[in-house]
Amino acid sequence: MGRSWRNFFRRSKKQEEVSETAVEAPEREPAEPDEPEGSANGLAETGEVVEETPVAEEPEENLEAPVREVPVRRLEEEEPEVAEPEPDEVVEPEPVEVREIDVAETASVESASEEEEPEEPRGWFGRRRRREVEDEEPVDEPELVEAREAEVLEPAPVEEVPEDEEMEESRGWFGRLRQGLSRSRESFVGQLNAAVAEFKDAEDEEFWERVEEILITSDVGVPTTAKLVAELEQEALERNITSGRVLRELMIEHAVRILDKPVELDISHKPTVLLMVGVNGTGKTTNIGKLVSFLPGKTMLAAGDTFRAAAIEQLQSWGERTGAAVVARERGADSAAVAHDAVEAAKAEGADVLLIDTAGRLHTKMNLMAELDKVKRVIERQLPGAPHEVLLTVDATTGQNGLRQAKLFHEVAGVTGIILTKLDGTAKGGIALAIANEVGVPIKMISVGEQIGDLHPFEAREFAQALFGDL
Ligand SMILES: Nc1nc2c(ncn2[C@@H]2O[C@H](COP(=O)(O)OP(=O)(O)OP(=O)(O)O)[C@@H](O)[C@H]2O)c(=O)[nH]1
Repeated sequence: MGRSWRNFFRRSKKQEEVSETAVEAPEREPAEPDEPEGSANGLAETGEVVEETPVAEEPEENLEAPVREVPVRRLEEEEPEVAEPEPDEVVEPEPVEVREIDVAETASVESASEEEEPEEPRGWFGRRRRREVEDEEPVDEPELVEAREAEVLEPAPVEEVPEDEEMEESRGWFGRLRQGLSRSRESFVGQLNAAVAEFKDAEDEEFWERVEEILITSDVGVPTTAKLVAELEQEALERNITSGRVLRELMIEHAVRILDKPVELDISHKPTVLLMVGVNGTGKTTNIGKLVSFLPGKTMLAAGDTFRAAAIEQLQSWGERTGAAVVARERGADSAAVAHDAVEAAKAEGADVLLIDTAGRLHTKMNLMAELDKVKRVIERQLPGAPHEVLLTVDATTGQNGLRQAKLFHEVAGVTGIILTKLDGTAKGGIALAIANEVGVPIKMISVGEQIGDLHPFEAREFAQALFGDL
């Protein structure tokens, strides 16, 4: 059952022939595990909108910071031939033609897109649905600021991943997944259980209303709840279902339909460039570290989040653990310049995969767009077709706010896959359905803890069963 790392990576024929490297487990013995300085749980447990932290520096200033090499690269003793970026192309900020949009405005942009309704539900549900939408709270501002810095200095301790058969790995993972989703199961699945136990008749309006309420309050969100319940109700009516057991199975099937999207990670290029984006504190750096442990071939990391020195150190620490070379510059350097160095180094060193970290603490949509645009342009110029994937980390504990972040990042950066993190710290597992339905980007990986083995390829059926399994 489930998807393993082995069938998660889409590789070229040549790579498959050559690579018999361990895909299921970290390739090298990890270094001594470090204790994480701050618990993720400080962040995860709040589940609240994070207060905007005062910024120490303007991102624009960072873009103009003089670019210098610093002795943090671990590639070669001798300097690799990394061409300095053209001053006018990389170091200078590009003139931004987009007019200034503040977060409040961004929120209204997003709320406009949220107004795109799914197909109008029919009957009583449609009426109720329209009432709900009218009563809905105004949309919050999207959360672009970072979480508390002090919490994220060190990666999580390393844990061995089972190296055995895929089946065993998959069974082990399913247990972990179920455990990780236990808070979500206990809250909304418990309520759904109680409701389904009373189900007798698909024409019972109160029953559907109850299901709808449970899903909406579990962060599945209004549009996705509307779609799910309307489809379920329709099928239950058509098939004249009167059994709670059959309805449970149907519920899982309909959830799978929403969640099921192509999730393979394309690493068939040489080098493949993966751009990692997301708001700080969502688990971006930690999950880059975990992902490196599973990637076959030679991997390289780029510390493109230059805003905070600790973010660079954190990535270097992951590099040491996994044996991946790290390309970095000093704090405050232009992240596009780091990306430039990294692509050059990856080509020169014959790396198979390059993962580029980015900062996510930009306070306006315009800043975010300008920075990510620039990084992508620099990468594309050096390696046409790259970046090959743009992966966004979304913290599940932030619920609907995470959904808004996903829409915004997709709009500005063309996200190709989502890594949904911290599912273990929340009862908001239903957010996966909202993201899959509303953002239009596949959830490619999920993380249910701080250990390496807590990151796993996403598989719709497995997830739906782990989430609704107690139904
Ligand atoms: N419980 C739990 N914690 C996680 C998970 N993924 C990451 N974390 C923790 O979340 C915290 C923040 O992760 P980071 O990787 O530092 O976040 P970031 O997005 O890179 O943020 P910056 O370092 O500020 O750039 C760390 O303590 C991680 O160990 C998860 O799936 N579950």
